[in-house]
Amino acid sequence: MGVEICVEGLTKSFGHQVIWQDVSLTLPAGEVSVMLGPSGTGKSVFLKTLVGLLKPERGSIRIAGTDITRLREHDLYEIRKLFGVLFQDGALFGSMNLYDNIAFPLREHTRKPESGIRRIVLEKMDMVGLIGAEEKLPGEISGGMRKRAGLARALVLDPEIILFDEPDSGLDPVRVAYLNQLIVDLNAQIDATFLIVTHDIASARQVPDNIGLLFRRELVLFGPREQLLTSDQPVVRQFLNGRMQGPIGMAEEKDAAQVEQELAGLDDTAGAVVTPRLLPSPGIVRPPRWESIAEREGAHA
Ligand SMILES: Nc1ncnc2c1ncn2[C@@H]1O[C@H](COP(=O)(O)OP(=O)(O)OP(=O)(O)O)[C@@H](O)[C@H]1O
Repeated sequence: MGVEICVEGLTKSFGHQVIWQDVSLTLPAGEVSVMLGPSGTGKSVFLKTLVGLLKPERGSIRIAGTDITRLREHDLYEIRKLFGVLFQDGALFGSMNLYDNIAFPLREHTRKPESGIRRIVLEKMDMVGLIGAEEKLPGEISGGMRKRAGLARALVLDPEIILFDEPDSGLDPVRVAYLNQLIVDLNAQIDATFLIVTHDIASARQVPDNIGLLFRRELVLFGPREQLLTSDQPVVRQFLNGRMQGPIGMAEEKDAAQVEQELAGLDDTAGAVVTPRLLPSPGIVRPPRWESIAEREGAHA
């Protein structure tokens, strides 16, 4: 059913460079959340901190009741088994075919016989639409297929939480649409807690239950999708509308007077629409939470 992740007062720095500070949010069990933010605001660092690959200076991350920031390496290893991670490029081993890549975590972390491994690998390959591609090498397939292979590998240990680092990067809009549908379908099927880092606003609008935005070392907002999509905060509107006018600059932070001048005369509520939610494909049995989602969607229709 997925587990809740409760982050409180989290701060991460490298030397004197504060990446973000005092970040607090709850990723509800079984729900899909998206984290947005301009480049370099520390979204990938956030994902790595959640899996315990990076240590925060302050704050807590409670997963299934345990604060993982206080765990020793051995106990962290156990907690990490709750996670599946889809890295940007799929992070596949180039010399192994897809079957062996996807079987890898099972061979490393379990003592299952090859017959059991085969059943699981083929089941996950089927879930992501890769049946028939078992013998292919990562270099022989498209970027979209590599992402799906990375996803199948993230699924083999039946994770409670799946982290996606820019799953749509480098894909054409049609492949992104297929991948989004796959993410929504998988979430309905396995009911794990999903966190997706993305720059793709169209995906952020229609896939998640919740959206957060990191900016200037802070979590500006985190909450139900509708809350962010209809927010009138200038940084949120600028990001969602992908425009230059607003607090987000090219590299340097803009000063307040310049931002005020840019925003004067702009209709800052433009585009504050709640796009319909992407639903699981027909035939997929939806977990009970979809009833309340359908109600919420109805209220916004
Ligand atoms: N291991 C590290 N040591 C020092 N600095 C790091 C390390 N990892 C990340 N950083 C710095 O942390 C900042 C945030 O990086 P991160 O990759 O998390 O940003 P991001 O929001 O994911 O960016 P993008 O959207 O471009 O992928 C960057 O300035 C980066 O240089």
